Amino acid sequence: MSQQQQNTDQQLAQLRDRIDQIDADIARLISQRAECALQVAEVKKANGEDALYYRPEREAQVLRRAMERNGGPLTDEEMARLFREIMSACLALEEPIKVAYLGPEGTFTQQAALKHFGNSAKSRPLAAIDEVFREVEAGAVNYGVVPVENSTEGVINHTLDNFLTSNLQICGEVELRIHHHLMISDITRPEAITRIYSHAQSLAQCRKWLDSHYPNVERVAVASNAEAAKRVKGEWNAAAIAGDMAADLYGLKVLAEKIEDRPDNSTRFLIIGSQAVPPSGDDKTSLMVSMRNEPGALHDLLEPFRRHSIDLTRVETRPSQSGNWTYVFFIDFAGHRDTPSIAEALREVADCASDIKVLGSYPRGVL
Ligand SMILES: O=C(O)C(=O)C[C@]1(C(=O)O)C=C[C@@H](O)C=C1
Repeated sequence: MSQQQQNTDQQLAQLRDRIDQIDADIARLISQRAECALQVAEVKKANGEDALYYRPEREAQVLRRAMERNGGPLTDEEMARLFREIMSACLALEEPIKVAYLGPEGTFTQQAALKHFGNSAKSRPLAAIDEVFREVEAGAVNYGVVPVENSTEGVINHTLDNFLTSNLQICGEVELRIHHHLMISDITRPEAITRIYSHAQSLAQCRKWLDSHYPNVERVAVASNAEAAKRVKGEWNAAAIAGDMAADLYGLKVLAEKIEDRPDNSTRFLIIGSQAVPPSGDDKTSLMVSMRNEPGALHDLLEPFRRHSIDLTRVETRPSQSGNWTYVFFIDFAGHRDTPSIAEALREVADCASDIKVLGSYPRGVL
């Protein structure tokens, strides 16, 4: 063995010893943290029947702190992701929480659920957004994850419409960068592709790329990207547009990566549940308001937000479903409903609205 090789081996052995020691320290500290979480659970249990184990505001604070104190070389996001998993495991010790998401397995909504709750939550795919709402309302699961808007394609009306009849609260939000890939199965002949499956929204998000690379290929809209991935398994002349999770789940080969027309393509998801979330220090509030159908009504509705310097992040209009030509406004703004100036603005809005429902105040998405 050369001298140089011996030096390399010696250096590696020393560094690995050091890593082993650090790992032992990390493991000991994680166990101590988990013991603390178990004690937290005891305190919560002693306080009453309806102990709330999952605390979105506290989780957001823990993750933000992990990012703030990070001095590298890992990125802030990587550091927060590690803490996300540690906290997920600690929460599972306190009480394994059940989360329903818009399935099937392999969809971006599953990815969002994992990103938000970590891998220790028990997650269950459901076939439709309405079902996710229903299962949370029935108490069959603790929380639900549903998509609400995409930066390219806009709002997901189905989710907003569910709030018209549901009493669930929004407990959190999570944003996901959406990367679409063109994928094929091991029997697909790339030169013979005549059909591309995907969800209608994903086909729309890749329209320009498809126009230039597969102008004459039939585009077939199916219920989800994961469903598209599943279909190409047995077809030699078809491809699917879907994300990484679907490619892994169905063992597909990625033919072209990141084919979305806009590189900043992202989707925002909501966490729905039945608890009101206390302030975390950086929160958003979602509101549903119906107005009398008169000139100036929208102006009256928005005026209190201006007067109290509240930053609106989104305003959507939907037909109310309770009468022709009456509308409901979905409004998101920065801040928590318990903040005095916001509480005052909400009172003023209530004075001029025919109906108002605060859908929830919740921590701004951290990861
Ligand atoms: O602080 C709490 O209430 C906890 O239960 C502890 C903890 C954590 O591991 O830090 C776990 C779950 C909660 O969702 C928030 C935080």
